[in-house]
Amino acid sequence: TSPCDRSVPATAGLSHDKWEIDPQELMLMEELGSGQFGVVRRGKWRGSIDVAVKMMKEGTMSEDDFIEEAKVMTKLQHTNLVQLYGVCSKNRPIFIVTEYMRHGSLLNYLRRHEQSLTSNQGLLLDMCIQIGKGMAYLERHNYIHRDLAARNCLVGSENIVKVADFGLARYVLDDQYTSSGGSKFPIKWAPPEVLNYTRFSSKSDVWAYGVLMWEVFTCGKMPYGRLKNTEVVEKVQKGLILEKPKMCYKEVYDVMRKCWSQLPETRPSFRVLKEQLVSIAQRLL
Ligand SMILES: CNC(=O)Nc1cc(-c2cccc(-n3cnc4cc(C(C)(C)C)ccc4c3=O)c2C)cn(C)c1=O
Repeated sequence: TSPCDRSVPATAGLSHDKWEIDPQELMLMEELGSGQFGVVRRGKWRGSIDVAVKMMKEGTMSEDDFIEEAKVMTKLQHTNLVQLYGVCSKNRPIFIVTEYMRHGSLLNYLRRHEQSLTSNQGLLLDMCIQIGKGMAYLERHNYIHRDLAARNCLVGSENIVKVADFGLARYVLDDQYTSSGGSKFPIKWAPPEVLNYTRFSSKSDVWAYGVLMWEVFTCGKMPYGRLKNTEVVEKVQKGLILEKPKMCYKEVYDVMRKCWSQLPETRPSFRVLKEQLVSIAQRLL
């Protein structure tokens, strides 16, 4: 092109989309399980970096919207957030490449280690604090998770816990998951304003965080036990809240209860929650 040719900007093609990963730099290994979007496999990126690769099953996700959002998500970086490294979006199925967490989901970890964890309230409180830090970071960036729960947190080495799949709920195409009447909607982690108007906010994440704290201090029990979703909706709207877990300090339960205020504006922010839990940990441990 001649220098005065204005049709093609001089930088065209030079801007490597840093969120785009070359699939040839990935080596896929064992299957880790399958989630809302299909199979997830362990892998190596550029020969040495441990990654998890979500291989998006066709029709499970609104892919173009997600690929646009991926540019924002790769910028969200915090020790307590599972890092999105990038996407392989040039062919189908698209791959979502994230950091790898060697101990898998927090829910399974709590259930598998119940014996050793029941006597270790300090560790349980520390897990809640770590998640609180990750969520306070998302709150600062006006980023809503929409499906915070122990099943959506992951455990790494040295008892590191991180929040995973934040914001992905917006791209799920399965309306059994997205509509509050659907069989896969996370009713037991949803506050009244989400049950009634699907009004998500950082304060609805705070409600879910309270339920997540209850999951941690019960080592992975199912909230509201065997109650059906319809019964939970009725009781939550009447103000019923989860009972104090047996091995949970009263001060910690008081923090959970604040997360379950009926009105979103009376719930504490993650910034305040994190400070309250850290000061309890310093006093009690
Ligand atoms: C032994 N180590 C490991 O197994 N490590 C890991 C397992 C998984 C893994 C494996 C299978 C399925 C899922 N999974 C589960 N729930 C999901 C829920 C959603 C929403 C939208 C419903 C929230 C989206 C995606 C998923 C999803 O991919 C995950 C996170 C991901 N990562 C990063 C690991 O380090």
